[in-house]
Amino acid sequence: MALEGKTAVVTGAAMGIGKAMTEILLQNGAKVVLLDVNATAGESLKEALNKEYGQKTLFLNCDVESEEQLKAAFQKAADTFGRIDILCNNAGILNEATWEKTVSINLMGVIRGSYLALEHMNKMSGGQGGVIVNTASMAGIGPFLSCPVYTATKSGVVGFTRAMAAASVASGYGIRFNALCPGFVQTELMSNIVDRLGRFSHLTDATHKLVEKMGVLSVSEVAECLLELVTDETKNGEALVVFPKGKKYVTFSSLLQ
Ligand SMILES: NC(=O)C1=CN([C@@H]2O[C@H](COP(=O)(O)OP(=O)(O)OC[C@H]3O[C@@H](n4cnc5c(N)ncnc54)[C@H](O)[C@@H]3O)[C@@H](O)[C@H]2O)C=CC1
Ligand SMILES: CC/C=C\C[C@H](O)C(=O)/C=C/C=C/C=C\C=C\[C@@H](O)C/C=C\CCC(=O)O
Repeated sequence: MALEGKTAVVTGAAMGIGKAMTEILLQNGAKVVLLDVNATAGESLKEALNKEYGQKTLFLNCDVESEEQLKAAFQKAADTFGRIDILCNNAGILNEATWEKTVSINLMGVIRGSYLALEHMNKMSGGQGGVIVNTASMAGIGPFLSCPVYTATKSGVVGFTRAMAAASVASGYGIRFNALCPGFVQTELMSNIVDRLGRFSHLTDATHKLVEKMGVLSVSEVAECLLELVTDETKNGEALVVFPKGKKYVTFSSLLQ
């Protein structure tokens, strides 16, 4: 998929991985609608990006926990730029103490966003098709001992994404679905780990040891992998694991073979 003339929606776009995703999509010619609950960061990023790339971004204050706000944001995106071709369901938190909120944002937010995007992108209802990339995590592939609920949400994102990819092919939606599974990335989400582990805070040292063992990625390394999943039209139903020593597409064994 060439990105010139295409419109992307990125959730959690104001900071961290979402900000890097926004920048690489703009660098490659797309228009980008930034959705985030952090209005201050989102507005200032939009201003900076519009100065650098021309009027090719829109920021909307939007909480992915709210069906109403997401629905309005997608409609505003389509009204402003005429189409939605790419969705990056990236917004997420890590907090085992507020685990219901973690589920609501990380998993339910991805489902909400995917289903709302279908209304705009689905070829069976007048859309042009496109691609949806859901930000999971390495924790979606292997168990993260100090974050069982976070692990559950990210495992759910991987499973949902793979099932939607199959449903899309069978239904003729014309939309590819892929999961992006980074290892540890240097962002705000990794700060104050002990405060994020809730009942598992006694596993803070074990978590730090895991970070040391696996190393830490930069946001731009993750954004490069997003670009691959968006532009390579052969990619559908994939889970791409990214860590400092490299990246790999996960192979899932089929129970039917
Ligand atoms: N930092 C890491 O080590 C890794 C992060 N991830 C995932 O990457 C995604 C982005 O995380 P980071 O950039 O690291 O975190 P971050 O905390 O730096 O950025 C997250 C962004 O999402 C926004 N956000 C939070 N809740 C929201 C909501 N309800 N609605 C809309 N926006 C909301 C925040 O305001 C922030 O701008 C998350 O899904 C996270 O689980 C995956 C693997 C590794
Ligand atoms: C403090 C938490 C910060 C960030 C959370 C973030 O989402 C993250 O990167 C979490 C990673 C957790 C990894 C946990 C365990 C790893 C499990 C292993 O099974 C490795 C899994 C896949 C590696 C691919 C492979 O080579 O098999």
